[in-house]
Amino acid sequence: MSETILTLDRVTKTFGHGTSAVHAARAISFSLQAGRALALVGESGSGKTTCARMAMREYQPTSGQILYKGRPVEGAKSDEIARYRRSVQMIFQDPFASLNPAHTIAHHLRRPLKLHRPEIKGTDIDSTVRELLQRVRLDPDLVAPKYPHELSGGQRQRVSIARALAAKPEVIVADEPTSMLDVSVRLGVLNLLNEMKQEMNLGLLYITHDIATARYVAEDIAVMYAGQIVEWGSVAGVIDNPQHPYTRLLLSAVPDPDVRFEDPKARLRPEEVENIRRRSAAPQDEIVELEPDHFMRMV
Ligand SMILES: Nc1ncnc2c1ncn2[C@@H]1O[C@H](COP(=O)(O)OP(=O)(O)OP(=O)(O)O)[C@@H](O)[C@H]1O
Repeated sequence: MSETILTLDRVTKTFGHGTSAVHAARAISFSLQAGRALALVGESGSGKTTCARMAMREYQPTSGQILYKGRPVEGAKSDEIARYRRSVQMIFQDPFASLNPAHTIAHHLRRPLKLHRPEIKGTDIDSTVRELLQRVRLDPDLVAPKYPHELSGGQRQRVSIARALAAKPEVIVADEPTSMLDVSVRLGVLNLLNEMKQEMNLGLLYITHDIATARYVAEDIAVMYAGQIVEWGSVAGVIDNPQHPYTRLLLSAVPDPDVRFEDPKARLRPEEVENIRRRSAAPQDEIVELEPDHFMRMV
C-alpha cells in the first residue's frame, strides 16, 4: 500500500449565505497517495477547482478537515504549515498567465529553489536549474535564458512543471493542465506528468473536464457534479463500466469533448440530460458499494 500524503475528509465549502449560498463542495473525501494519481472529473462549475484550492490551503473549508500524513493541517505549527506548502505544489491551466513576462525561465526556477531549498547555494543553484529543465525534457542551454513569450505553450507548461518540481514536492495538483494547449502537445504533457509521478513517487491530483484523458495519468477517478462526488473507483473500472448516470452522461460526450451533452450527436434527449442532472444534484448521502474499489452514490 502506498503512503497516504494528503486527505480531504468530508470537506465542505459554501460561498455566500442563505438563499444565495453556493455549495461548491459537499462532503468531499479523497486521499492522495505517493506514486498514484487521482483524476477529479466533471463539467465546469462542478466544484473541482474549489477542491484544488482547499488542498492548496487557498480556501479554508467551511467544515470537514484536511490531513497531511494523517495529521490535521488546521491548527498545525508554522513549521509544519511551511512543510505542507512546500510539499503540495500546483500547476495551473494557463502557463502563460502563471509565468512573469519580465523574467527569464532560469529566474522562474531559481526563485522556488531559494525559497524552498535554501541548502542549495552558489553554482549548485544553476546546475539544479539545468537538471530541472532536463527532467521535463527541455534543453537547458536553449530554454534557461529565454523569456516566457519566446516559448511555445507546451514548453511553457513544461517550465511550470519544472517550477513545481523545484520545491521537491510530494503532491502536485494539476488543474486542467492541458486545456489551453494545442491538441498536438497535450499528450506529451500528460505523459510527462505520468512519468514524474512514477519516477519521483509523487501523489498527483489531476483535474479535468475531459474524462477520456484520465486514462493517461490516473489510477483512480472521482466524478463530481454539483459539488458532490457521484462515483469513484479505478480508472478502468469507472470508464469501462460506469454505474452512475452522470458518469455515463460525461462519457457520452467522449471522444469528442467539444460535443455538448445537449447536442444530438451525444444521442441523449435534452429532457433525459436534465433529469440526470437534477437527480445527480440532489444531496446524496447514501453510498452503494459495488465492488471493493468502485463506489457510487445513490440517486
Ligand atoms: N470565490 C467564489 N465565490 C463564490 N462562488 C464561487 C467561488 N468560487 C467558485 N464558486 C462557485 O462554486 C461552484 C464550483 O466552482 P468551481 O470553480 O470549483 O468548479 P469547477 O468544476 O472547477 O469549474 P471550472 O472548470 O469552470 O473551474 C460554481 O458554482 C462557482 O460559481
